[in-house]
Amino acid sequence: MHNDTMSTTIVSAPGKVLAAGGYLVLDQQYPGVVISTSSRFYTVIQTASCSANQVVVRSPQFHQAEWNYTVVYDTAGIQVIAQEDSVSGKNKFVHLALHHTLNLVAEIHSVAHVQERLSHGLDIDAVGDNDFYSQRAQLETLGLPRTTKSLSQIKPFCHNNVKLTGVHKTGMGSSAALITSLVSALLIHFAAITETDFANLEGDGRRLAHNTAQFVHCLAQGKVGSGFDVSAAVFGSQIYRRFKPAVLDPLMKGDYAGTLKSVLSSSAWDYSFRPIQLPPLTRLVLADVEAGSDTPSLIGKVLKWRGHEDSCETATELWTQIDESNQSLARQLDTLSQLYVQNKEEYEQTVRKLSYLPAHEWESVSKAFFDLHQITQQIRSLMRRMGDLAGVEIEPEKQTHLLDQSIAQAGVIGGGVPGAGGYDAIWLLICSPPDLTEPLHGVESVWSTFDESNVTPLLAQESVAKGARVVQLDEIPGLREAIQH
Ligand SMILES: Nc1ncnc2c1ncn2[C@@H]1O[C@H](COP(=O)(O)OP(=O)(O)O)[C@@H](O)[C@H]1O
Ligand SMILES: C[C@@](O)(CCOP(=O)(O)OP(=O)(O)O)CC(=O)O
Repeated sequence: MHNDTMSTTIVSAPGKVLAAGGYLVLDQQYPGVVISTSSRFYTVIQTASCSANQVVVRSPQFHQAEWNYTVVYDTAGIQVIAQEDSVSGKNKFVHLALHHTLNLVAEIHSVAHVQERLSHGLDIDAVGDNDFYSQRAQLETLGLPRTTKSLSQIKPFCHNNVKLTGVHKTGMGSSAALITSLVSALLIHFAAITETDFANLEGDGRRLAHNTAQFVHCLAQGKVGSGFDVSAAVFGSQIYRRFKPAVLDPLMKGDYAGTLKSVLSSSAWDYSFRPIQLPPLTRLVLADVEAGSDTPSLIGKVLKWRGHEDSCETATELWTQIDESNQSLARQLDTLSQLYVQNKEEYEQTVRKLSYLPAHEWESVSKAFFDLHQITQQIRSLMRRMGDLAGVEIEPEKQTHLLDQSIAQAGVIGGGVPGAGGYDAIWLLICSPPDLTEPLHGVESVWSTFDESNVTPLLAQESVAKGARVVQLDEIPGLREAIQH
């Protein structure tokens, strides 16, 4: 089916780790520190050579993951109708992304424009880097130890041997990255935004893609979350402050006839993001721990505690303290990047020295790195306190043990439980000077012998590519093979 003479658009979007700001970021008053990951989702759109108005979406990493749609045109605009006989069941996220993005294109250009570009149908493939889905079972089948080295031997975009509904996600935000890449690829493929405008972090095209992805994601999830995951997928690592949910009110009711463009490009979107980057010569390391925490129920309990008259005063005080620590974290990341710029050689020597010492012994070597370590520990302790007060396992005891043992290793700066916390994952920041793998090995050896839970590393590091971007098929190892059917 795939042939390079056909018009192809590919957009990739990164996954995320909310390193600080879980729960608080739901409130516009408090920013969150979000790191986007090198693990990405890819949407490949190709003009098909089949019937007009037929759209096929495939996820080749899963069994029975093909969704067929027919686009029809009526006085209300464009309807995307899911074909009933599909064995794959529904894919609400994909369906809503197609429906609303095509209607947006029709408002920007015209219904005739959409019709014309769909005259041969569309072939869409969606694939995610292996890190989005737990590779624990795969490693066991292959008889490989749970290390990053083993993970790098698994072929890119590997098949998960299950249906999409049965997959174990790693919490990197598969739906936000998928929606962002799909919506952006559609907007570009239908010439609603230009590639050049999309490439500009501050461009209107990138903002429109963001707002549309937020809208579709909220609709598919049935709620308006903070949106940090979509923002990271669009703009990359950042200090994120959410938008007021009211901006979406006119659209969430469903009947928005003709107002999609004005709402999605309105200046009432008051989110903000400040791009950030982890300090040079450090590395983000993530682990897939075990399935178990249901984010919405954790959020429900925390927000109940936060709003209850008996606890709201304590909650406000604690949130103020957590926010101060989160903001110190953001500042300290900047400080370290500045220190690097001021004297690269000295900075590198320092990181090299720290790589052989546990963080509690760093004060005399580097106050700046020691402070960063302490801030991350302070955030953990405040989040644990919130968990205790709200009766929610934000950093469950097993995770505390795992984090304490990991952070005690030489060269480990700090870490925590990402996002809402729970049992699913941990993140660490480690020293990573050129050609030195000791800190990573130290951490991997703790993880492989940890006996309270099954800890599997992920390959992802920080993405420095600043969010979503257009890519070419052969630029991405394994992508062409993954979508060959
Ligand atoms: N590879 C994929 N192909 C198609 N749809 C996907 C894929 N991965 C995720 N999705 C969509 O995202 C939904 C999962 O969303 P959600 O449970 O919010 O996960 P997450 O926490 O990873 O964002 C799936 O039900 C599906 O609709
Ligand atoms: C509680 C939160 O602030 C953070 C949740 O972050 P996670 O990364 O835990 O989320 P999922 O991707 O849904 O698992 C809710 C929010 O900001 O929407």
